[in-house]
Amino acid sequence: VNETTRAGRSGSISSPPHQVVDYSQKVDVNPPKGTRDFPPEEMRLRNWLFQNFKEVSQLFGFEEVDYPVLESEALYIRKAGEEIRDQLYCFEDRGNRRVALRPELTPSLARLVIQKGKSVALPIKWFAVGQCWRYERMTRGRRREHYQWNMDIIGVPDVTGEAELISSIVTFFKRIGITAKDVGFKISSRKVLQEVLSFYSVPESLFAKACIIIDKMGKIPMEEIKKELELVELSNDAIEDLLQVLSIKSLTELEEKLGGTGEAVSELKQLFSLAEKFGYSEWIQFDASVVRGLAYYTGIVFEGFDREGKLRAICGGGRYDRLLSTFGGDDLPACGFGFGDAVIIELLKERGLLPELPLEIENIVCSLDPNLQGAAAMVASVLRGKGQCVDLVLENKPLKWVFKRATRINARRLILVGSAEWERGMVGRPSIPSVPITVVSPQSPSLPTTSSTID
Ligand SMILES: OCc1cccc(Br)n1
Repeated sequence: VNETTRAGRSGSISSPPHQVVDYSQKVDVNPPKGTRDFPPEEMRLRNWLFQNFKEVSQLFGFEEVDYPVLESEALYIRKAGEEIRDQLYCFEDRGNRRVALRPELTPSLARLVIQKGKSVALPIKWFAVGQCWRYERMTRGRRREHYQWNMDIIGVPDVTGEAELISSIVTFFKRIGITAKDVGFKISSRKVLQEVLSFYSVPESLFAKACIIIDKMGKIPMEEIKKELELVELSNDAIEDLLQVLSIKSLTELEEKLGGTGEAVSELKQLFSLAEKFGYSEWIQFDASVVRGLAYYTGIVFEGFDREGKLRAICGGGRYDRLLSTFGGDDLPACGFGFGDAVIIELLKERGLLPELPLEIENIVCSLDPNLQGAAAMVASVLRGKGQCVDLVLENKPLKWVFKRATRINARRLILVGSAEWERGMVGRPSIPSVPITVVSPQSPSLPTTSSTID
């Protein structure tokens, strides 16, 4: 069936790529708005960051997974008024399917867990590092993509799950030089809100919407918050009481307000007790105003923040025990977090903690005679066969150029394959102050694998 027929039957089709490109107009060499290139230096920093994400995840016994960056739009169509829904990067593909660039990874995880069903043993402990997208009006100049590290535990109903996840993030922070003086975690539970709303007989169906509105506290004027809460049928008494509870900053005060028999207080007390055993009490604080902006959280929620208050949330997560059933699966207890790749880099810059990650190539090999390019290739292959990294000079270049390149790539050794030397053995050449030189010849029984300076 061709596109035309489909258009006739089902309305619009996605527009085919432009057939004619006007090459007189220079192509815009910048990446699309809100997106980034990763040239080598930035890529080394990104790899360093992701390597730390992965090593911590594996230290905690998590397995790596990944999902398509393109998912069915249906995974993200939730009716709670989330920002993530308003900014969905969605379109209709050429098969008339509604698809979206994933704005987060958790729904993909839920989809895969349902797909795997009983074939995966519980508890599931999976991690992923994946690019996520949002289509935000560029007037705010914010990015439209970022990479997110996620760790999720499926099948553990106790707050030991959340305690383990927070421990993994603390471990990550410590690895990159961030301390509890730089960063903390605000911790609360949506069950706090639930207990207040149920006291005012607010129907369960409005719970998620109320959470999304409350998450805007501090981002929009309080009067607007109250108006939006009134729109979801909260009485003035309920709103006033809710806002008072949300200002509570201690578990003792929360217990005085809610009583000590509810799940919210008992789970939070258990989490703070576990934090002491894990050894990260100095990193966490109770803060009832934390609700997070995703509709599916059902219990403990937490977010990492910079104590100087200059940056947006560094990471966030919580419990989401009823996400699977929203996709038609059987519910399983679940908790997880998302950790973006941008704010953490801003924080490291602020604290002067960005790592030095220079390009380092062990060897640069160069033939001094065009007829010895093959010999130089042989030398490079032998070294590479020994696991040595080699930059092979591929053209007939003057030595000055070679020395300059050797210095630029931080070569630990410059190997010159010269005709006279190749025939007769080894003679030295003045070494570049910072780059030892080794000259090899066919008589060399085996190429030196340790650098030596020859005068
Ligand atoms: O923080 C939410 C989010 C989702 C996708 C892309 C970007 Br940038 N930010």
